[in-house]
Amino acid sequence: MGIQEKTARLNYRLDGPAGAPVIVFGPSLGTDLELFEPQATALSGDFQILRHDLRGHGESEVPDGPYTIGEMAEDVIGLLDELGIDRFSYVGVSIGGAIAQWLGIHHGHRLDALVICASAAQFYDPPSWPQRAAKVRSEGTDFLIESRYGAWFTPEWAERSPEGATRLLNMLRTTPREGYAGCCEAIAAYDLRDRLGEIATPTLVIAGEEDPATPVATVSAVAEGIPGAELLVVAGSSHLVNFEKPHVVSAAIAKHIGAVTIAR
Ligand SMILES: O=C(O)CC1=CCC(=O)O1
Repeated sequence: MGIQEKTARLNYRLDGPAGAPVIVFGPSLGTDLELFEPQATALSGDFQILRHDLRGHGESEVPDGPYTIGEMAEDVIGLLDELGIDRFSYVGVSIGGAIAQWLGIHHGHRLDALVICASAAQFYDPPSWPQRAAKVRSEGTDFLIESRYGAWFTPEWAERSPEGATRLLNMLRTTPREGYAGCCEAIAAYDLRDRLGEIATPTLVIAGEEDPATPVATVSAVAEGIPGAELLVVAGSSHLVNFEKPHVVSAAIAKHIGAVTIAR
């Protein structure tokens, strides 16, 4: 980072037994750390679970945008340094998965394992993101709500789990305009397609089979670019795969990260 840049203060929640391996969870655009409630419940017996809000989201600091994925990843490193955590695994969904890739490239020496869910080395249609940023700055996030049916979760799931859908949509409703817009600008500028080969951390990549935002082909390209990475395609899920299919994703995380850390 340049000398002018400073990390933003991230809101976080830490659960699980002191001394257990640490898994850090990074959420997606327009959500907050509650996105990982299913994983915190399932995994906090065996791991320390550190969930954080992104900069400009939840209860984190809201610097003026534009942001970059590098700055957002350094926010995480700043939080870990403050908490005295050296080694960790990182699980990220969507933009959180972009942070995971950046961490793998720049801070691999501190990582045990990575899990990259519903993410990309470059997100779809980069020129559209500054337009979304401008609209959110002027109107807020309400115009996005209806299209999250399908984009974030399958309409069938929302019908079966209306409280779950409401919880997710409330995260979007309450996301600060500047924070959401700053992240859109980070997505517009983000492109790690030529850098994936530098990631040496054991990596699991997870795709939702019905995800229109990061389709299986986009997510597969991440797995293909990272040496030795495994790919899991989850049937019947859209973008927020860890929330729509919590048992499948929690079990896959436990198996992948447990294999690297519990035996240590
Ligand atoms: O919410 C969306 O539109 C899809 C998305 C792209 C990056 C991210 O975190 O979510």
